[in-house]
Amino acid sequence: MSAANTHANAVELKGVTFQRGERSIFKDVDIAIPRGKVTAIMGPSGCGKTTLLRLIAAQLMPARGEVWVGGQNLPSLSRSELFDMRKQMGVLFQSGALFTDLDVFENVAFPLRVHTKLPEEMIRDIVLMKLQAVGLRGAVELMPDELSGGMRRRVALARAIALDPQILLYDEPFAGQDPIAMGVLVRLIRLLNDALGITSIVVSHDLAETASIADYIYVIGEGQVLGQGTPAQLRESDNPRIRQFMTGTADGPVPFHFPAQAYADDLLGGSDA
Ligand SMILES: Nc1ncnc2c1ncn2[C@@H]1O[C@H](COP(=O)(O)OP(=O)(O)OP(=O)(O)O)[C@@H](O)[C@H]1O
Repeated sequence: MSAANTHANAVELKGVTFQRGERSIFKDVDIAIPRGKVTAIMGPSGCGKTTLLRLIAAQLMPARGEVWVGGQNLPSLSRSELFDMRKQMGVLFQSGALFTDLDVFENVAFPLRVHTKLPEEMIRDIVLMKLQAVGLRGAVELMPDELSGGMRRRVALARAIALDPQILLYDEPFAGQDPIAMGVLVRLIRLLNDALGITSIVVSHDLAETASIADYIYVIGEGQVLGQGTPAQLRESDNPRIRQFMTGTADGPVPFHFPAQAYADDLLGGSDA
């Protein structure tokens, strides 16, 4: 591993293998995420996109391989080093709901209270600044159940940037959003990336929205990187798997059906039953 590589890239996976029980999710995967850019991870449902984010966020460890974040190989870090590393990453997971019994202010203040000993006036200023960045300073006193789905996601985003992370991880940020809320989130991701000089990694199914803001896209599937490039390069790709993905065709080299025994056998109760 050369130090020069880790400086150019915010994140690098090298020869990463990850299994769930008997099932291999990644086989010897290499991925490089350039610093300061928006990189999208796309691919069919269940291919391991969320798993990839969790490996980068140090919530999961690979069976083999290296996961370099900010010049450090996560599997080689101690618990306290991992704790420090996680502070450099803002995470907007789909499941990362707001605390329903805390108002907007306290939701955004939460990581500051847990990870810093800043005085109350400074916490207040930071919270208001982060809410201003997502356009919700006026909602500071509201409770989560008084917000729309899109606003809730923006408050979660304000919380994710509270500690000024170097890397922001987004898991399906547009899922379940109406077109207007989706457009707001698309612009916010690009804006925050550029204004804060951070590295953004976006997992999404929404091809058009994601391609409109991504500098670079990885398409993963079958435990590997199926293709990579700028959105324009991927649109021009003659790789049938990439074409199937970019044109949204249901069946092709990537099959519609999850592997199963013959349909007739299943309907007849199995061949040996
Ligand atoms: N906690 C878990 N235990 C066992 N298997 C899991 C677990 N979490 C995920 N998996 C399996 O790992 C594989 C990859 O899951 P992952 O959620 O990373 O896929 P994904 O590409 O993000 O899917 P989607 O696009 O549908 O959200 C799937 O086959 C899933 O069933």
